[in-house]
Amino acid sequence: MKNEEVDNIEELNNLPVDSIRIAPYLSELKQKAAAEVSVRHLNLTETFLIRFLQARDFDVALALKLLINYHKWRQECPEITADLRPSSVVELLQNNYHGVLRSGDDAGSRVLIYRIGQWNPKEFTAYEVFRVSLITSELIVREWETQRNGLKTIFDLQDWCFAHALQINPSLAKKISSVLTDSFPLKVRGIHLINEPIFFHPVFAMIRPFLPDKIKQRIHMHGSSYARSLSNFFPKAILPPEYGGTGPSINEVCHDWTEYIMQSEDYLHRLSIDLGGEDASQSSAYE
Ligand SMILES: Cc1c(C)c2c(c(C)c1O)CC[C@@](C)(CCC[C@H](C)CCC[C@H](C)CCCC(C)C)O2
Repeated sequence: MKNEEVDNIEELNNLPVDSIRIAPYLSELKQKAAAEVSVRHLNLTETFLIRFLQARDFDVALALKLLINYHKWRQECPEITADLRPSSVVELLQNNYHGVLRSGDDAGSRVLIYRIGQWNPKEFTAYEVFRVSLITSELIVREWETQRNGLKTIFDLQDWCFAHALQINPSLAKKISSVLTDSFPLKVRGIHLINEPIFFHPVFAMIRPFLPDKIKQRIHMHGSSYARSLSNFFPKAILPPEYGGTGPSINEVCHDWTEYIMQSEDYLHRLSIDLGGEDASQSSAYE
């Protein structure tokens, strides 16, 4: 089945998860995935498969490609993916490196904030820092609203220094670009860089060539006078005061999200086992 057959993709995207109209797409994807050597051992539940359909607007061929890439990416990056339990990055989280805003933006996208200045590169490698993003992605991809409306990321690059730059080698740059492009079932709707120093430009130049135009167009550099320009993209009511808004403080946001991540430890552990290529018949992390 091709998605052109459906008069309105928007309509399909907005159907409830158990809608009868989604069923034929799901069963086609299930059948095709079961015939793919690289992914057929995975626990291909409907809750799991539907993420890939949503991320590719119900184009089954593209959804299958995304599923295969998702699995391949994981296999290729065990330093990041082998164990998603947050205990290995808890100090980073407690240092308020990362938070997710309580409310989505006007388009219903989830809004994630990362604060590079809270990452001490002597204590944590870029792989561990990457793991934080993967943990959050695996948690929010379960949300129906987020599957539909994607995510937007704010990177605060205040205090970006040479020691950070040294951690981003070409191989990591490639991993960043593939996870943004075609290896994770989330729609990336915006990437906002603030406080980016000159120091950061060579790093961005390493990532940029791998990105498709669609993603490049969604990257915005705000510099140090970001407060006004950020509010052109996000409602002030949801942004923390540190970022020009009137919402809860960044420390509160990070604290709450850290708590949520820590509570999800069991889920994340089971997920690592299920996706690690072992026999999935006994586990059911996606249920
Ligand atoms: C599913 C998903 C993942 C997994 C993800 C991101 C997004 C938007 C996703 O949708 C963005 C962040 C990233 C790529 C992890 C980045 C980890 C590195 C170590 C941070 C260092 C700082 C970067 C040099 C800053 C610029 C990056 C942007 C150009 C993306 O992880």
